[in-house]
Amino acid sequence: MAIQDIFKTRAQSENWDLHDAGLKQQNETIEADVIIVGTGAGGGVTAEVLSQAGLKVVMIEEGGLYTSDNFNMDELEATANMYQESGGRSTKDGAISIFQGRTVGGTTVINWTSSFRTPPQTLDFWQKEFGIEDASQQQMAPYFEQMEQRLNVSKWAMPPNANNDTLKQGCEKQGWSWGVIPRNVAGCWDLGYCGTGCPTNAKQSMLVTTVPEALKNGASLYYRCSAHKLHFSEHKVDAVECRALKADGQTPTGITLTFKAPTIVLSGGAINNPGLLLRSQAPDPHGRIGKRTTIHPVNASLASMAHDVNGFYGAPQSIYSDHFQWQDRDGIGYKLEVPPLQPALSSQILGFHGLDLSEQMADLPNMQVVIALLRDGFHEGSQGGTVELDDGGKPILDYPITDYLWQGLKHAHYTMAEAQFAAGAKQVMPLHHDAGYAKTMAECRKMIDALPMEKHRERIMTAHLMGGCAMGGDERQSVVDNNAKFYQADNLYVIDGSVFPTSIGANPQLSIYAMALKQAKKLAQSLTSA
Ligand SMILES: Cc1cc2nc3c(=O)[nH]c(=O)nc-3n(C[C@H](O)[C@H](O)[C@H](O)COP(=O)(O)OP(=O)(O)OC[C@H]3O[C@@H](n4cnc5c(N)ncnc54)[C@H](O)[C@@H]3O)c2cc1C
Repeated sequence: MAIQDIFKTRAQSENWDLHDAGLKQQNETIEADVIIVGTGAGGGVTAEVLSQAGLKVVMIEEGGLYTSDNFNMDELEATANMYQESGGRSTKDGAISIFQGRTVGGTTVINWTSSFRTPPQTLDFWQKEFGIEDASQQQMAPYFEQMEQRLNVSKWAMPPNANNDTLKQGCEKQGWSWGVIPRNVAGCWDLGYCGTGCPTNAKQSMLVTTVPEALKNGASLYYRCSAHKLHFSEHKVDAVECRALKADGQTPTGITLTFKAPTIVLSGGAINNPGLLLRSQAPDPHGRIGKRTTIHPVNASLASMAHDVNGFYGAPQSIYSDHFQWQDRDGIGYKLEVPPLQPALSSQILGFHGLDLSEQMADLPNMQVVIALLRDGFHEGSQGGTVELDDGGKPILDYPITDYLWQGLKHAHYTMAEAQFAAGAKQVMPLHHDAGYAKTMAECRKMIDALPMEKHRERIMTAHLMGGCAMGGDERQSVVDNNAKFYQADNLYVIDGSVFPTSIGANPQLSIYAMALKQAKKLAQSLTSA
């Protein structure tokens, strides 16, 4: 049975205003009430709220328009089309692989649907350390509730797949706390290919929710349209200069589209927003743009199980453990989860090459992987990284891995292996260049003890990019104020994951939706009552 492409069907019947900038033959100037750069978690919610308030919104997206008709579960095609730098983004020294989206709907189109509220400890920390106002657990609750309803968030009711179940078994045997992950899906088929775009439209990404609603409300969408420069004059942004991109999504066609509006919102996400501000030589008297970019550094442990795991099928993430997240111990906290194990992603996670890789991949059906997501930004030993521009004007993240982080990564290796052995793993391998399989926990512990915790030996990755345009009450420490307004311009706002002053300590999408809803509502009110 063919599945209806919701986006295309609605676009036609509701006569949406869609523009492939790559097809434009001449330079154009476009005017609106509000320009929003980026259509992901922050941009989608903001577009919906502002268009509902009757404002003429134009959404700009550098990625292409890929919809369920394109989502054929082909990892290589999806990664090339819908990930930043076609999946090849990394930190400046190449030590950490970065997965981030670049498509209409942003990273929400290719994410794995885990939907956690911001932990109360994180909200408390922001209020105390950064002067973030009106963001207590109680004050944020209505925004979380509204977004949970809007995106159909609920705990995954199906049994976890064997990959997730191993984490659950391991936690139970170890006496560690664990929980079932809430997901933003409606009528999910449990396919497991969320990372390549949901072929059944079940994932409630921005592509099938807020972006369509904004278009129905009269917003316009320009895709393959990369905001290259903001033009500043007298405490204001006058125009957003954009480059139209060819179908490859990378090469400029030579056409320039200029967008003008009394209000500009940046929702390009972490790394990208600071990049745009730096390219534009935005005023930055305190040198804060791009600072405190946090990432939840992730390391992983591989287990070979005696039974089939088939971690490429089923909801990618349905079990988590916060047992090591907030406990009072000397060292960084981390969340335990599992990743989906489709072949291309698995080979990236494993990090092997050539014959080694092919030998490991032969065991794919029996493979189980646990990941630890470290909570950076809360301690003087983990202040995040800094975004800078490379010679071509592309943003690049310089992220120092401190002793504090190395210790956390090592600690996580012990606990991940303990969980896997407790769940019955035949053998376990910490994902590190110098590690091999260990058959017992004692053997594994000895191996981890000896592992050199060094760049390019330890396998580190991230899919959670936060900060770089930090929000806060003190202009000397922050980029935007408590209303998400850029401190150094009167009509520029930043609404997305780049405003968080630390990492979340949980997968970030729901934190972004709720904070965006709060900020966009305030902005709508101020613009419509002016
Ligand atoms: C593989 C993967 C799995 C994930 N799984 C989960 C999960 O299960 N749960 C969870 O909570 N989080 C998950 N995340 C992370 C989550 O999806 C992101 O944190 C969130 O979408 C970020 O929202 P954002 O609005 O800050 O940016 P994004 O959603 O990334 O949106 C930014 C958009 O702006 C566009 N853009 C950037 N710069 C420009 C420019 N100059 N001009 C025009 N357009 C521009 C980008 O192309 C992009 O489409 C996952 C991420 C990945 C990569």
